[in-house]
Amino acid sequence: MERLLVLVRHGQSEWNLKNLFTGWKDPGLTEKGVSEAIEAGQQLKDLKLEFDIAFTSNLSRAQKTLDLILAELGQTGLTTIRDQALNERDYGDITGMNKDEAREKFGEEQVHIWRRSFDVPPPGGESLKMTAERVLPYYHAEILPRVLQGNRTIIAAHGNSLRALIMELENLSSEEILKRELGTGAPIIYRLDEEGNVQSVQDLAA
Ligand SMILES: O=C(O)[C@H](O)COP(=O)(O)O
Repeated sequence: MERLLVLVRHGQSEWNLKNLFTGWKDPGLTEKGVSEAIEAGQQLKDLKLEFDIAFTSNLSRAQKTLDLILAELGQTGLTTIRDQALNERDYGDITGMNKDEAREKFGEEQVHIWRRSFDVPPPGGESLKMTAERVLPYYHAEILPRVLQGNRTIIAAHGNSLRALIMELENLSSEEILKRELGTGAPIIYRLDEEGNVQSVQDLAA
């Protein structure tokens, strides 16, 4: 039985392009983001992958990325479950702020801590740890059981919600995961064993 799990970060968004902290705000994809999503779909098609179910967040950049991928695969209309548990980390009070201006205002080190420490949240927002505390229970309750039943699964989500998942899947320490940057629109293909452990991983960005 195939136990396939594909993760993909959304293509470039309008706010990625403007270098703004995005979090739970809902900007659309740029033209480049649309092409990245289409290319991700083509890559999966070249590998002859097909899916039985899809998961995405409540945010349109991830939903649109998924739609474009499914269209490339000829799988428009695939059963898709949307849940805010898969949303990007909430950036709290710095949402909408330019990342360079934030560095000028709060200092390079502080901004780096907010973006890449494991358990220090930005003011009013979520740390990666807090993000993991909502992503992982959802993964174990809703996603993993379906993968283990043989449903070939794709998740289109966000840099930090996927980081939380990858940390668990690849058994990475909190230091290791923070160094892991996820390319926009770059699928990562996992095959799991019957207990949900990763048997193989193929990162199409690598
Ligand atoms: O929400 C955002 O601004 C980005 O999608 C991810 O931000 P990061 O690169 O600071 O983790």
